[in-house]
Amino acid sequence: MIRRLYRLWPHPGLLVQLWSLTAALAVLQGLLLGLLVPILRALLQPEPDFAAATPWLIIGAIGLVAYAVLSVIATPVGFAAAMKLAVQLRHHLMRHVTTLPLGWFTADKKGQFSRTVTSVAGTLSQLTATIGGPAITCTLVPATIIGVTFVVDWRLALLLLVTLPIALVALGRSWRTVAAVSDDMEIAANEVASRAIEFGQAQPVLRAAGHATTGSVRMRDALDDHRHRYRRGLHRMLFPDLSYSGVVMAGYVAVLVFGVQFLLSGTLSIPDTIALLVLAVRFLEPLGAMVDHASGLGAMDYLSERVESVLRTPSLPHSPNPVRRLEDASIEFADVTFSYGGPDAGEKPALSEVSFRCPPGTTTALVGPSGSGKTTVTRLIARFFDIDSGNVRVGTVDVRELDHPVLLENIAIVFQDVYLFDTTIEENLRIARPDATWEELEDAARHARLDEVIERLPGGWQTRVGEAGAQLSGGERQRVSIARAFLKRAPIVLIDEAASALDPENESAISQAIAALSDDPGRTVIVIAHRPTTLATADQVIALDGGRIAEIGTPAELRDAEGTFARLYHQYEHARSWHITA
Ligand SMILES: Nc1ncnc2c1ncn2[C@@H]1O[C@H](COP(=O)(O)OP(=O)(O)OP(=O)(O)O)[C@@H](O)[C@H]1O
Repeated sequence: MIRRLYRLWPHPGLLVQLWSLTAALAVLQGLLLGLLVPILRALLQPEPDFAAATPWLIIGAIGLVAYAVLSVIATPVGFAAAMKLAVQLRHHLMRHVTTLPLGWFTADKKGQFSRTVTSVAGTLSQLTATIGGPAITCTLVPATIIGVTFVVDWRLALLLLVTLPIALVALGRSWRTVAAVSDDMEIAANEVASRAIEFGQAQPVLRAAGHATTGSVRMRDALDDHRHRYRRGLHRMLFPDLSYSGVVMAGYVAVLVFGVQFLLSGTLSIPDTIALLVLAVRFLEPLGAMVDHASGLGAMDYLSERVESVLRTPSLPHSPNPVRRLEDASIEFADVTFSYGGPDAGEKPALSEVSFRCPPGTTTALVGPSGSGKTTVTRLIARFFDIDSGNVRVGTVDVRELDHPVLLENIAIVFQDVYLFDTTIEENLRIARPDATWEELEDAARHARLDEVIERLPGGWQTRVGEAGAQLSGGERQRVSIARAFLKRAPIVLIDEAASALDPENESAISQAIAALSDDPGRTVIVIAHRPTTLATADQVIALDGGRIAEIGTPAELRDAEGTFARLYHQYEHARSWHITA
């Protein structure tokens, strides 16, 4: 456990400080108790020898003062440590997450990460500071007492020595059970949380179906399961707890029986027997107290595993001598094969042997049926994932050789599902370039046709867009994203055009904004196109099907070829006319 905690805190100075203090206190406690032996030997005689007892009493008094001072220091150090450890652990997690492939950030992983950074890191740090100390005390005090007992009577010392590992094994079992039970409970709690969210979101449907008060069956099942697992967990923890307490009690009875036996047989003096029985109580007491900490230790074990599982995720490999400059804004795929599960997953690749080139300053439209690999192409250009074989080159350099921040600086991405922060429009745009001037902001907004939206908003540029941009429509959010791309002035722009039907105003604004991005000869644009207007203006069209390139050519060439592109083009045209006349 200590090794694991060491791994979690890369600069464990604070842990060392905290634990050294606790260890010093524990050893001091054991030694102070050991002073009972010479003191009782000197005083428990027919003629008490005060002169012989005095030096030990003085040493004991000094030891007690030192113990009191260290205890006073340890309390605030413990409190401050819990907070500092949480901050350090959170920074460590955040630093690691920034090195992970962007493809790691699925909805699941985002949820897991947010829980790990908030509650898991906080509770683990708290437990490390509060339970780690007593756990050291509970181990070191008995260990010191064994040492002292060896000096007085090796037979009783051996008895204590045998009790210690048996008690620790029983304790280990107890806390492993706690960890397993916590795991089980977490699964049930997550299920309840997911069902509760679903229950909230499904309210309109439930009400329409007349089940608003009875709730959804899935929610009730999740709550039943949670209750069931909780009860089962309590039963599972009962036996290990009892077996640990049993070992501790048996150890105490054995010391008592053998101590009295040695006294009666004359091999142990009265003062030594009294001192050793007191020591035996203090030996077993902290061991007994460990059971109170077992659930905390079990939880620490479980929480450390949760943090480690994030930290174990391999970072995006980086080249030892990364290239920091792009030659130009070209994009090239050479025989690229890629599977989301990796080359050994045995799944059908999302892209197979894909090769194409986008010369600098051109616009390429990606088309193809759903699942054909269009989004995957854009993700690989931005190196969200590493490919299985082939090369993805940006600016003539393989993306694996490029410095990753430099690659991302050169690319602007307009997602279909745009994420906006719950802050003002201005701040949402400034994410693309924090030091942009007002002229640059206004320019970008005008090009993206966002200025019309801003004019309509009550607070103009300072209007807050709400959680995840909920105050804006899908088309308006995409205009913010396009404005960010203009503001960033990246030479490469990747666009996932909104596939859903937009109102005519947003539709024409977005088409014009994309056309403006494409018109700039300094930009290379790859657009996942869903509208005939976007397709018509592209320099090159790549039609994908089942992860392979089905056709490649200019829009005019492919329209005449009567292949995949022509079929999709006619479908888009048809859908559009249907949408307009409907
Ligand atoms: N994160 C992922 N993990 C595993 N498989 C994925 C992931 N994303 C996409 N896929 C799979 O990869 C294949 C290509 O998906 P991709 O999203 O690139 O297609 P697309 O042409 O963009 O589809 P759409 O038009 O529906 O967005 C599909 O079979 C899809 O199920």
